[in-house]
Amino acid sequence: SPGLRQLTDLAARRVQIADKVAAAKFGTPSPIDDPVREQQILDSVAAKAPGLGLDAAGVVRFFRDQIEANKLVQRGLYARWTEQPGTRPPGRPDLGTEVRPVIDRLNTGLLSELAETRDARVRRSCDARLAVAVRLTDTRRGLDRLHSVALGESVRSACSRR
Ligand SMILES: O=C(O)C(=O)C[C@]1(C(=O)O)C=C[C@@H](O)C=C1
Repeated sequence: SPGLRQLTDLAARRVQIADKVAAAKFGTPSPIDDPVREQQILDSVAAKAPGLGLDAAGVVRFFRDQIEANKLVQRGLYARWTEQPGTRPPGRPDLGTEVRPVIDRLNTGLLSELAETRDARVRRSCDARLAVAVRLTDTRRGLDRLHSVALGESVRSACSRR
């Protein structure tokens, strides 16, 4: 289903940008976890949900998974960069001006795709269609195991069945 494919592709881009988030924080005092930023994201998407005809609790659950998947990638990369210093990123992007604005746009896109795919996501076929979309996105984006696992986790609550 093309609808779920778009949603899945945006989720993949969000787990891929975790590379830039990790590069921005690695070797700095900024921790991977930023509960204040997380709450801002969750409050913002919850506030926009009703206007899009979406259940706020479901939207919050979906974005919690997006954030957890992002952290999974960041932690995986930290481990990789610690064990293999040769794989460390060469530069340090600025989180506030270069990385978070991209995440904000991805969040907006994901929210509107949740609205676009509402019907597809309540169908009984959703799990199977989502699995196909995830495999396709994996292949098209050439995700490694870390990012592929994170993508799967990030969309695990996308099928709502209500
Ligand atoms: O913006 C950050 O600092 C991130 O690490 C990204 C992100 C997210 O996925 O949006 C993930 C973990 C943080 O706790 C907050 C937000």
